[in-house]
Amino acid sequence: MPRIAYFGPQGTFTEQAARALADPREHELLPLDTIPAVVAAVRSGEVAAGCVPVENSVEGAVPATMDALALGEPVVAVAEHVLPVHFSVLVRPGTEAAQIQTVASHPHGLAQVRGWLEANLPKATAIAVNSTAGAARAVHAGEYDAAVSAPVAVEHYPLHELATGVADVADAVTRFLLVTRPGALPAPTGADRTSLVAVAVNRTGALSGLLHELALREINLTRLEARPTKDRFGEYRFFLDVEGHLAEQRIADALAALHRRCLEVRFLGSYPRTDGTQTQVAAPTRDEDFAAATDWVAAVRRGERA
Ligand SMILES: O=C(O)C(=O)C[C@]1(C(=O)O)C=C[C@@H](O)C=C1
Repeated sequence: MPRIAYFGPQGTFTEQAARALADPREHELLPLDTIPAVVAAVRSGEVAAGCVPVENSVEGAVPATMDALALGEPVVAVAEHVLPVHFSVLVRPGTEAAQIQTVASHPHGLAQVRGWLEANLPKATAIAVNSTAGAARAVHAGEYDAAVSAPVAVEHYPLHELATGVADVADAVTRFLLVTRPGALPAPTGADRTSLVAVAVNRTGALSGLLHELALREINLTRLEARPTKDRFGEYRFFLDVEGHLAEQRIADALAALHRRCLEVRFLGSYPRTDGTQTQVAAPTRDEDFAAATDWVAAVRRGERA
């Protein structure tokens, strides 16, 4: 049975996303403790796919995922899942709110309940740990007093819910990716997203030129993030998500232009959007517009048209 690794341990939000993306009759799920470990297991072929968080609507990008996707042997996203995120505060049975001195969670988890912690547990020290479920596991082991965890964590660790439905922003969501080794792309659906990472040449206007290639082809950006290249201070990798699929000519044409223009371009996948938003493509960037233009140039070159 093909295995899907996910950022665990059991009881993370990522496990819920992996369950939504996997077919229970076809896939076995494998929890791994870090995001790099999930991506490494995909690269080595130990698992068929891996599920990792990529961005949260409140706290933004998940840097460990961006670095794991941008560096090392290529992996590509074949699906995404967007999950509403609210938390439960878990304690060992018998713990009273007044006794809580330490509260552990993933840094993104802590950032999403900062206001709640200030209002309800003002004396507690927030401790960043590997994952929200790792926090629950550590509370069970007696390392910390409380964990800010996914609601499902209580099914895996014998803890008590001190509070449920905790979230400073009520409709917060996290987006997850299912990544595999490069292979056949998922079929275009008309509601797709393409992810890529590019290192622009370090000169005036280079980023604007890169974005211009997209604008010229009427490609809508859904996300733009920068991470240091880690080689030289002041040099960045740009992570771009755009509406559309590499199978569409305007996306292929734009990627070819970026490949000519940039020091480095890496394709991170074309995959259906969870929200099903259809990409609006109008003349002059529809596939038929590109095909007609290519035919015309070919005919001019043959001396048949002018
Ligand atoms: O620790 C978890 O439960 C995760 O799945 C990670 C993660 C994240 O990286 O953003 C996922 C969703 C929440 O926003 C908090 C933490």
